Amino acid sequence: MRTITVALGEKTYNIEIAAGLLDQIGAKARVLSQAVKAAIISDSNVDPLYGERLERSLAASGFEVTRIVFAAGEQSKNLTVLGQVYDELARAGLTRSDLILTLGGGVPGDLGGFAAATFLRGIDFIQVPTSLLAQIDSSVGGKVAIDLPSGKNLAGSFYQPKAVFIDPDLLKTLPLRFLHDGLAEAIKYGCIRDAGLFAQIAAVKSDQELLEQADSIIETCCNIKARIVEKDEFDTGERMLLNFGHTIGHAIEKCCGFTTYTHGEGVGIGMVQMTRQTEKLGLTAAGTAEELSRVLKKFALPVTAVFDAQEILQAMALDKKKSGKKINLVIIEKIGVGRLHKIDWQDIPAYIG
Ligand SMILES: NC(=O)c1ccc[n+]([C@@H]2O[C@H](COP(=O)([O-])OP(=O)(O)OC[C@H]3O[C@@H](n4cnc5c(N)ncnc54)[C@H](O)[C@@H]3O)[C@@H](O)[C@H]2O)c1
Ligand SMILES: O=C(O)C(=O)C[C@@H](O)[C@H](O)[C@H](O)COP(=O)(O)O
Ligand SMILES: [Zn+2]
Repeated sequence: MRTITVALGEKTYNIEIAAGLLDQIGAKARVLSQAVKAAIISDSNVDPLYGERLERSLAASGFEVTRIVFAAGEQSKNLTVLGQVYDELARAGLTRSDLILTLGGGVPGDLGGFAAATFLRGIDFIQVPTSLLAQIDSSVGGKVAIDLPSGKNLAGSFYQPKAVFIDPDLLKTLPLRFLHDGLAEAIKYGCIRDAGLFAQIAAVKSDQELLEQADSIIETCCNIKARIVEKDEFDTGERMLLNFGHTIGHAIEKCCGFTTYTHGEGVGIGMVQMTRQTEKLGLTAAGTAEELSRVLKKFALPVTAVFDAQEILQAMALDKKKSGKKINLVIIEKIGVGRLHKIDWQDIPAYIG
């Protein structure tokens, strides 16, 4: 068992990482919560795999369990599905002292976490991430949200979980596309903060080896994110570094109607495109974009996409790193060194190519 603490005063919580952890969550949740009822929010792929095991573990610790399931995929991360989840929480009779557990990837984690942040004006929740992306990124740090037709994560909150329980064994059923999708976010951490992590991923020779190194990659990424969130919980400065590749990546996801590219795929395209441009602007060491592109392609991640520049610009205009007529862009000086670069919005075309 590895434990990483996210120290945020009264909101301090632990990230626990251990194989076989899923069956211990009921007892661990009971230490954290005297709730009578517990609602598991999951999706149509993950619930059939792990929902019953988690329910059994919770029931054995005295929770009255409800399971709420929505259709898997980014296209469920919206107001309609959120409304359906609210209705099911109400029908289950959850009260403010009860508990929500999000079981799944970043979509149940974000949507279910936002439901926890807003149902009855907020009830406790626990993240049980099951995709690599969720285990290394979305389950940590308290960003919860849904997408709007206008763009990514445009309705949401900062709402910290009571705990994050990570069982790397659950990655064994994750489709390869989403194992690679999550790796894009790990490569992001390497780009902005940890050249050693980037080199570790670059040296991985197979998907089997990737799964064997998952524990170490998860622990490294969660540590990086925990330290950044402790310094800037509400994303006003250093935490924006975690958004490297997202200004373009989110716009790509939105322009595709949240289909075509997964989140990690969009982020990978965004990281390469931004770095290609900042190399041209002399802000990034020559060859960095090529090195980044090589590693992404090694894991079948796309590095380019064809889009109408005006459409992308319009989608980027809702980036939450914008402030008035300026925007904070995340660039990398070289692998391992991320920097915030505040520019006038009118100058943005030079950064997207
Ligand atoms: N809140 C944050 O800090 C944060 C950080 C990064 C990404 N995100 C968000 O996370 C979302 C992407 O997350 P994701 O890539 O996990 O998407 P996802 O939740 O859609 O999961 C990807 C796919 O894998 C399936 N799946 C998940 N775990 C599985 C398992 N163990 N076995 C079999 N199938 C499994 C899901 O059903 C889905 O089909 C995006 O909406 C993104 O905006 C949020
Ligand atoms: O936790 C953060 O901060 C991040 O930026 C992590 C990102 O990987 C994640 O995609 C996040 O949801 C994007 O945040 P947003 O504020 O751009 O919606
Ligand atoms: Zn992301």
